[in-house]
Amino acid sequence: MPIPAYCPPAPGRVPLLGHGPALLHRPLSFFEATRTADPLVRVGFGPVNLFLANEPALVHRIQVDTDTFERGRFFEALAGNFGNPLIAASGPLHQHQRRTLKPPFSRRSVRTYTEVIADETEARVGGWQAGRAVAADEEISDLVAAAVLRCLFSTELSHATVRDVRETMNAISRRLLPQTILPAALGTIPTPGNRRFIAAVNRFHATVDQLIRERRAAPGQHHDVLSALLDSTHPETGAHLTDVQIRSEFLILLFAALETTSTSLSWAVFESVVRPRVQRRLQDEADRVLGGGPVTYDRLTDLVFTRKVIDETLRLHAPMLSTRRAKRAVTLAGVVIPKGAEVGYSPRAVHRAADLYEAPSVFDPDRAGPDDGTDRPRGAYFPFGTGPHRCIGEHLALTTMTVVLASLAARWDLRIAPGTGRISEVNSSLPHLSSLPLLPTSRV
Ligand code: HEM
Repeated sequence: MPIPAYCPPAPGRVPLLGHGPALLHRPLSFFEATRTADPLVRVGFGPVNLFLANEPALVHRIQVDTDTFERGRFFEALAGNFGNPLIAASGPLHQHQRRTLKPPFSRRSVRTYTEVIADETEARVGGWQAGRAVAADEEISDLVAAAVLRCLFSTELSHATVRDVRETMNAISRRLLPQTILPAALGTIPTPGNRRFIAAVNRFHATVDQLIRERRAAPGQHHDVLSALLDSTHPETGAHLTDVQIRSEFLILLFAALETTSTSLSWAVFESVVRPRVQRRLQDEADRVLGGGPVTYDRLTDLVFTRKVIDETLRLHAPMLSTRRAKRAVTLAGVVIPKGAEVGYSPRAVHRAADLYEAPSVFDPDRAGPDDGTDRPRGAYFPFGTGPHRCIGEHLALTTMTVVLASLAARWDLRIAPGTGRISEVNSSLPHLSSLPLLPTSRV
């Protein structure tokens, strides 16, 4: 019988506190440093002992092998914020809900959303004034939220409510990593921060409850997520979902959609704006493909360079951590992982690995992309995950990002607003920009 291999600790461990201080104080560099030459490293923080996979083949297996791995602590912490929706479950409950939700995310549905996304983009960026600085990250977040609410929930909310909704989502996201590490009771202590947070979540629930009530009262002819949820039944009881259950599914979908899409889009804009040559190529492509018209679904495939900018953005700016839990004892790279142990991988670390990518920290939209036939192994690039939990909103996200980026390129010449201080990368489960003040100059 082979002797089980030793699993070395990740760099940055200190006596007694383990990796906690590194994780809390410098998570970005911590996660990047976890990708050592070892296929698997151990990370210990608070009560959690996490086995982190470095080898792409292991990263891939953890995502696809649902007989061995289920949703773990990280996702449970997230789902707990939303009342544990079915889509966040594991096994048959998850599969049932995924099937229920599939139609409004299909390519056919996304085709019909393209006009809505182009419309919301125009409503926002068409209102910018030449020579007047805009907080582009906020504008992008608002327009993504408005577009997603219209596409998936056929809902048009006021600007103020849309902003409230997405700010609450941001607050949940900011709390996610500490929440996973620290005892849950800390979140209920009535500090001003916790009180503000709870009030925002309650406001948010009230908004969604109102939407559900209105739709029940006047169902109409919608083929959106809200209709799919109202028609769906619980896989175990066969009963229709209650309003509270629908709210829970609604909220997690909105969360999954907003923060990811708007953060990635802000990065894509930033990366192109600070590289005039990249911006110029985006503009040339937008001029050639769109010819002064709006972005339509059929034109998306011709926006080849725009898509390369997006693919490269998703490589460079990936989430810090994704985890699962071992349902049974399993051996990975010779290491025996006990049943119940947390297992994970850092998309950020893998996407920036020097043995997988040349000059990995450089933003290079011309590097070989996922479909360009490289010899990169499976599990080296997975911006939307893979396996049964692969992002259900992938096509919608890519469509939204392409429409917005191309529309911006067609209309505006952008640069960082003069006088802006340092723009930095902020720690979060999905790291984001500290700000994005841009100065637009008209191109049309
Ligand atoms: C750039 C934007 C996006 C990125 C980078 C992204 C990334 C991901 C990733 C990596 C996963 C897999 C997580 C795992 O394996 O643990 C995932 C799952 C998921 N995403 Fe996205 N996502 C994006 C946009 C969206 C949008 C627009 C929606 C729409 C609601 C969405 C809904 C979901 C849902 C529901 C899941 C869970 C799927 C399941 O477990 O079956 N995402 N996403």
